[in-house]
Amino acid sequence: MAEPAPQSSPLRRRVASFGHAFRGVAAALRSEVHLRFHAGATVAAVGLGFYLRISRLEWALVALAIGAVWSAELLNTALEALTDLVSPEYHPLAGRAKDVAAGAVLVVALAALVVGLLVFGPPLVAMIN
Ligand SMILES: Nc1ncnc2c1ncn2[C@@H]1O[C@H](COP(=O)(O)OP(=O)(O)OP(=O)(O)O)[C@@H](O)[C@H]1O
Repeated sequence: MAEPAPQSSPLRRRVASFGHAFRGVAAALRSEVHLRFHAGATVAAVGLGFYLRISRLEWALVALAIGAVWSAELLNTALEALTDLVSPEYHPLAGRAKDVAAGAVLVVALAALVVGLLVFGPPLVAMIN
């Protein structure tokens, strides 16, 4: 763990923490194809939300769904990195840890899909008919 410089103020340390977090998201975006897919899906969902003029409550659901998927994928990426550090060789527990973490992403991605279908489905169907 990085030790803060003795003379650094609490505010500086908070700003540095944000910097580390953004660096983490940027690094994960560079290394993970799935995250780049989520970035595309996020842009599409937000664009569709503006286009279809969804309600405030629908925006809240879409925002929660997007945040949950990103959060799960970032935690999965962190866990993969830690697993590779701790167990670079094959180990059944390492495999289970990665599979369970991937399962967490799958569960939240399916929930986000349901939100997307419920929010965007009806107005899109109405437009086609
Ligand atoms: N050290 C290991 N020991 C045992 N099984 C492993 C190990 N590393 C990976 N696996 C198995 O291989 C699968 C794929 O692992 P990998 O690290 O390639 O992740 P991934 O599916 O490519 O994830 P992502 O595409 O998000 O990077 C894991 O879910 C796990 O079942």
